[in-house]
Amino acid sequence: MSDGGTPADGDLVAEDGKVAVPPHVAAAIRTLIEWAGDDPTREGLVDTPRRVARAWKEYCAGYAEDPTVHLGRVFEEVGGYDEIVLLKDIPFQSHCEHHMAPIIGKAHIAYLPRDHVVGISKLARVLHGYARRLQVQERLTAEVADCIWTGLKPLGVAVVIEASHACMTARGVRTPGVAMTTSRMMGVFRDDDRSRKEVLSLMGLSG
Ligand SMILES: Nc1nc2c(ncn2[C@@H]2O[C@H](COP(=O)(O)OP(=O)(O)OP(=O)(O)O)[C@@H](O)[C@H]2O)c(=O)[nH]1
Ligand SMILES: [Zn+2]
Repeated sequence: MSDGGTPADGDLVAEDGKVAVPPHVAAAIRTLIEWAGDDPTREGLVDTPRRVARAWKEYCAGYAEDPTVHLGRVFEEVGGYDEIVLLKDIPFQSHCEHHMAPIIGKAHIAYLPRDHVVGISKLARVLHGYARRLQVQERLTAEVADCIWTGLKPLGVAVVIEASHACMTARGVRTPGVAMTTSRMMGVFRDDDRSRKEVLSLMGLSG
């Protein structure tokens, strides 16, 4: 995955070895700086359009990947394990598609395996693959859950995301300290109350 400064396949490379920023992209950021009220030609801001462009490549690195590939390698020898697998409190950052402002939060991702499991880091990789795009929290939640559902074909998937939106805290209604919670329950976690309560309790949430 591109980190914004390091070129990935298909990126043009600049003289400094980092991702080349096309002139029209830098010009757009200069226009924004001017519109915000500052002088884009002053010394401290001269390199800012390039930095901002590369930063956005990094924030949006998820567009350059298909998160489903992370679920390609599975393990079947797990001693007959047939209970819930949960990765809890995964920190992530995304950006809202309305204001391109940060969404900062944590996700809990659980599944009930059918006959195989996946390396646990892959659940976080799937999350970041979708988070590093312009998002609404509802779609991010659904995309992560759907990806695990189709990729692993488990008996159940539960994804809960709790996040704070800078477009609500730093601007607009300016209400700090609020968090949005979204969830997507599939399979047994949707159909069976006991399973749903169990997974929510493992997540530290009341069912
Ligand atoms: N449902 C949902 N809303 C979001 C998310 N991120 C930002 N928003 C909201 O998107 C809405 C956009 O509303 P608009 O009225 O079009 O934009 P706005 O005038 O900037 O709205 P304010 O933020 O209220 O100033 C706002 O209410 C945001 O709080 C998200 O992930 N999910
Ligand atoms: Zn927003």
